[in-house]
Amino acid sequence: MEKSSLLTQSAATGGTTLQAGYMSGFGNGFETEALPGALPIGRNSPQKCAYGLYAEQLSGSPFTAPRTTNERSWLYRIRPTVAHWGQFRKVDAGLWRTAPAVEADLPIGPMRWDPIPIPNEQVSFVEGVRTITTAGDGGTQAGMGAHVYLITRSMVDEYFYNADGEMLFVPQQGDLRLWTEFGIIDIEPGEIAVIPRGVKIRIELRNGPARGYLCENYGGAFSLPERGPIGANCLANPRDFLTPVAAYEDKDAPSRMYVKWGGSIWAADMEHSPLDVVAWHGNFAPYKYDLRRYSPVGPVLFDHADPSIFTVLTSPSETPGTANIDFVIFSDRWLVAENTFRPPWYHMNVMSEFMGLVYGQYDAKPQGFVPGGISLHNTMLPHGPDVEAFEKASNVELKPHKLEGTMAFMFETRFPQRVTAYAAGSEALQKDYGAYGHQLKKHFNPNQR
Ligand SMILES: O=C(O)Cc1cc(O)ccc1O
Ligand SMILES: [Fe+2]
Repeated sequence: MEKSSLLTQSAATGGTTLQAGYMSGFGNGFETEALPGALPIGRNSPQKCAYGLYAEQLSGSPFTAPRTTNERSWLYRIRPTVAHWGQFRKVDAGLWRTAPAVEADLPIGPMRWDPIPIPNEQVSFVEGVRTITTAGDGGTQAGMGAHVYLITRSMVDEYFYNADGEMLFVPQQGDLRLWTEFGIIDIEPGEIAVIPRGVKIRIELRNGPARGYLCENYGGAFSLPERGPIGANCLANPRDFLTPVAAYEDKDAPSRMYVKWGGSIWAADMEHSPLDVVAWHGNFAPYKYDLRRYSPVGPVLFDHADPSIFTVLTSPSETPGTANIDFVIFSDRWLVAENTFRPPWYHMNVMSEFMGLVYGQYDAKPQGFVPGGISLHNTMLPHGPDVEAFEKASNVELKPHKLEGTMAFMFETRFPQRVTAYAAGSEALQKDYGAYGHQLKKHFNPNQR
């Protein structure tokens, strides 16, 4: 296994610049150390750890979970987490909500939003999360929160972890540096990052204000979907997932720790950085993935397949095949199907569909669904291509056609999604979207086949 070759001086005290460095693979048993010999060999808990470090286990699954879903890592750190622990007080959660959040009537109809504007005020990640929908129940570890994040300032001596769920970041504008306990992850629009439940982070801007989507997964950890008859390759390939090598801060400074726990946000003051993990090993760790590496597989002769063929990651529920959340993308691909209406079909779905657009155009909705925007097609509510997409796709010459420069995605959950009061009252809500179906004309003529 690759060992960290990162510089090990503290970013704060040393003046040495830390860089992101990664190990490849999905769910591997990784091991990495930022100081030589920091990782104990052949055991987890030596009587004394090298360099005076503390050993700490972070359990992402029950101890007894089957091997395929068992997740834990061992962290060798300057102070154990309990030593960072201060006097916590509940702070204003802003517009971050957790299921169940019954604030507005469950809408019976499609909903769509323009991009939520990035504010002029200074907002860090913790202050800049705007919940759009919630589904399931955070307390029973089922469902999700679907959010937009807006960031105009980096976190300085501020740290955060989420006990309520793992976090899937989908940047839409602006690059982010995620300083995590496990190392540094840099992401840009077109990439995603997953921060497991309980992993401490600090988020910095890299090139101006940032906006993106955030899926807070209360349920089973995201995993790669089965490929079935597709075989051993294509879709998201494990080697394209990147987990950071160990990097730590040895920093004593007045700091603040925020924790999202039980649907509330808590804060405590402390005197040092908690990103003090010098070495770690295990399979419970953050990762990033470049969505442009996704290799789509689709219909090569006729018909439009179900969108599940484009699943990047799936959060399983206890019912096989019924995902807590599927993260699905609609990225560049060739459309070649003959005698086929090529865009998504009209349909009603027991799963509910939250969609976003990172860049480009989405083929079912060429107008009105813009980068940074959001659409919601809830449980068993009808939807499909708008009139422009229908007319075009019904009449176009069916040559091979490449959809290019596009990246839409869907958080699809088994649970109905509740819209927050914020999203229902937002100026970004498109008031007339619910009526797009009315523009579809009647074409029926019993005398003409
Ligand atoms: O509603 C949508 O746009 C998402 C979607 C895409 C697709 O290709 C098939 C079904 C589906 O729900
Ligand atoms: Fe759909």
